[in-house]
Amino acid sequence: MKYFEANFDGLVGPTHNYAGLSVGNVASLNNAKNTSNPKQAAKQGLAKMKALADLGMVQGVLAPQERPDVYTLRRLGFAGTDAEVIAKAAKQAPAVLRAVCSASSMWTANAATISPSKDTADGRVHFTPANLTNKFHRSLEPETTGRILQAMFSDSKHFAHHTHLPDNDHFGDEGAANHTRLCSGYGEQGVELFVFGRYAFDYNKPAPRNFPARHTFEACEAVARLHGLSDDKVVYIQQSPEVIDQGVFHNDVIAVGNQNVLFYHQQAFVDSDTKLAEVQRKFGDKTALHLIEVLDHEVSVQEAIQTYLFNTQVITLPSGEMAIIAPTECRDHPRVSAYLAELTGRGTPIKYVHYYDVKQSMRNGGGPACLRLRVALSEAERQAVNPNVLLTDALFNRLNQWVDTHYRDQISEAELADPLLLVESRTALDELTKILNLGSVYRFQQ
Ligand SMILES: NCCC[C@H](NC(=O)CCC(=O)O)C(=O)O
Repeated sequence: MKYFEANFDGLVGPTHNYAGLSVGNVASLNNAKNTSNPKQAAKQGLAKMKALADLGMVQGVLAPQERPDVYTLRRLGFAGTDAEVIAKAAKQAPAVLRAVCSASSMWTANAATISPSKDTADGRVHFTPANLTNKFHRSLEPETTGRILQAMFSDSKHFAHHTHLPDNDHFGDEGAANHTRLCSGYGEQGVELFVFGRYAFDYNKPAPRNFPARHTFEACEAVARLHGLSDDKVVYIQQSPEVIDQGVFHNDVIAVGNQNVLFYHQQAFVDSDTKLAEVQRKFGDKTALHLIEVLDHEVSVQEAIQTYLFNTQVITLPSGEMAIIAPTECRDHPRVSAYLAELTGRGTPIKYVHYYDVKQSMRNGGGPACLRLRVALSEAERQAVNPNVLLTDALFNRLNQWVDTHYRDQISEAELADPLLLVESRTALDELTKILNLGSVYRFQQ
């Protein structure tokens, strides 16, 4: 049976904007209150999806969420018609309105954690939506994420869906952005690396001081239990509190892995040597694992944050060779582009680098890797995926037209209070659920 990895990219939603909502995420704060371009953002994302499909990858689309989230505003005491609810929130609680308008579900690396069927006790692919408790605007995502994932992977013979973990910082879960699977082939049992920022129930352990550690050890253990992973194929690694304090808010800003390659910065992990020895031991076949460590003097943590060198996708091409999918920020940085050029000639499986412009997303701290959720599948499992969410030339063209019809080409803070934005969003999403054959996944449709 053939196995491969599919990438499901977040389609950028119609309210994409820069609201400075993510303390600890340097780009989000630096671009607060800038004017965004939702149409361009969605098209940049679609262009990256198309490029991967053209490289021979299985590429899917994950639908955005309904924003502004007027249900949350009602829960917070704003009443009246939808337009009145938005107007009152804009006047009394503009920061809350900005949060419920965020298109942050585009970063689907945070949508869920996925364990492929080769790793799980019952032989099914397991999905747990991330609760994203640490940021209010992101904590609004998991229920709808769960519904969308179920509409895409509905066959319970192959797919098992869990409820997101309890909505509390103790079980803060940021999904696949902090999860890496290493394996000798997609059809082999892999080693799942769960990276966390702090221990929730033990204050004596190290933790960052300035910026939040969003993801806890206890959340990692819970997901591994839910997915039925075996202890000898799981490694829990703490992310260095010092790098979190410098702005590395997710592990995928400082490390990325694929198959037998782990590409990471020297400062990424606590007890790096011990933990990587455990990874090596659990991986088994010692000679096959490539641990590519980037040293401080090659690329500093600050340069990694500026360019998103590690927020790259490392993909296995149909030829078996690997390519790095990097943002143009890496190409435009002399030291980082020189590093990547040298890396492709070093005798590791990584042979190519391809650069894509995803600046609209980058300005909110989301690079190519943040925009995609990885799901390793067998051919039989792929046959069970909702076919309408898999990218073809026809779907790519249809989605570009859909964006042209429904999206604005700019949104500034004042426009978030425009009641028409909700109407436009709902009209767009209603049509999208038909294009992607998702059924009624949004509350306004129920
Ligand atoms: N994996 C990348 C996630 C980026 C995301 N940014 C944001 O939500 C910024 C939104 C804003 O500031 O408008 C975050 O920090 O979780």
